Amino acid sequence: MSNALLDYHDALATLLQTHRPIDRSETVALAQLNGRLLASDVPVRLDVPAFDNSAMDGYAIHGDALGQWQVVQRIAAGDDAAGVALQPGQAARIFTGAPIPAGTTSVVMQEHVQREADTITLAADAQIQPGQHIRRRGEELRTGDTLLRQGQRLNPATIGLLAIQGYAEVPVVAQLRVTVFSSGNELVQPGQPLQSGQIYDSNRVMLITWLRALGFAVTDGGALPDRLDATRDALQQAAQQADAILCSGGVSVGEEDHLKNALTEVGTLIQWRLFIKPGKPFTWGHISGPAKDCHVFMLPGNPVSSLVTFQQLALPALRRLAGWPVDQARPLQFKARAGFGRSRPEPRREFVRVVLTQDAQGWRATPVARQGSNMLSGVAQANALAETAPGACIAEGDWLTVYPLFDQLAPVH
Ligand SMILES: Nc1nc2c(c(=O)[nH]1)N[C@H]1C(S)=C(S)[C@@H](COP(=O)(O)OP(=O)(O)OC[C@H]3O[C@@H](n4cnc5c(N)ncnc54)[C@H](O)[C@@H]3O)O[C@H]1N2
Ligand code: MOO
Repeated sequence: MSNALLDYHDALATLLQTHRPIDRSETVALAQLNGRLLASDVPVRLDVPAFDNSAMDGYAIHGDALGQWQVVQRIAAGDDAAGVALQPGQAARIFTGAPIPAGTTSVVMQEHVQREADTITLAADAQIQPGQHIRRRGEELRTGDTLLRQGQRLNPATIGLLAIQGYAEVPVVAQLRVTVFSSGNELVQPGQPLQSGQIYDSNRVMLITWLRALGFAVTDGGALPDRLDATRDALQQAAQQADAILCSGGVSVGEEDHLKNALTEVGTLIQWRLFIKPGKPFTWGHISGPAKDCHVFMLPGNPVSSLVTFQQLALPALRRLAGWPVDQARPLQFKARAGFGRSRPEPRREFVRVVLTQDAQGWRATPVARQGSNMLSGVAQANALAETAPGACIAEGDWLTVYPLFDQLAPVH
């Protein structure tokens, strides 16, 4: 373990590099696929279009230069045109998506012809490009090509594409199993009476609801007491089932802070403390089992410290474990102008809770009033974190990197 306070960007790079996708897949039905990651390549198994068909409502004609045709057939979408063949001078009434009969040279839109009885005549101002308005078999997708690649995150469009190919289910990366603990003798669950010195546990429900919204399979591990033996046993037991453990509190330097020692006894502590504000005591490591490693992320107990280190550090690592490519697993970020100045520099890299607003100059980041790492009410007013470099003075209008809060509430898998 290193005792040096790591910079945020070094920590993030290490987390992204050292957390590799789990090697478990499951087959999931079409309607439940949103946000899931494909576990293998999916081939094109039907040409698209599967047959030549009309792109317009109008007439399939034989003989583009004729100017007049006899309508001998009517073919709607869903009809079978296999037995139909147009002779020169003949036409078939046809509709968008309907199969093109043999002998067709072009399709003419119905707006471009006059029809009298069974004769159609091309309008004087209309022209025909040979082969127009025919969607050819296989022009979009060809059987045997790759439809979607392993690792692709599915969205409504790609789920629609799977349906086009008739897939009712596909193999995807299994949901990551995360067990969430809070810790501290002072914690009481909302709904229970508070005794003197106690507070309500906010971190656990915050992290559980967030993880569930992102598509992780979450187990509520409960609140750990401030006791080394109980903490150690709980971590060890959770590690048998879970791919990752996320806990908050008890990672600072006080003698009631047992989480690090518990991890050291049952696993490996990789890093303790980062040079960031808030969230300095952020810790990670792992517990090795016979079949798999369980990755452990320990967030500082102050609610805002927990929230910031979850979004900026633990979540990117969890997304890597869930199969996301490195570049997608990073927190979403862009540039905004500082809507504030700072002449007394903060030594640590800071994630200031801000409101992002848009004006004629673009995005502007203005800090919310309550910046304490214990003050979740400040976050309730904010929609982003603005990063300030260690020791930097800031002038109004400077460019800052900002990270939207809860940026990717779309499921992870
Ligand atoms: N002597 C020092 N003291 C502290 C340092 C330090 O470097 N030297 N670091 C401070 C910083 S920075 C932070 S952040 C906190 C983090 O401490 P822990 O992770 O050990 O967290 P706790 O001591 O257990 O709790 C801190 C604070 O948060 C409250 N808390 C904890 N869990 C929850 C929860 N689930 N829901 C709501 N609130 C929670 C807890 O009651 C404390 O008030 O350490 C500083 N101290
Ligand atoms: O790192 Mo602590 O989160 O400054 O309060």
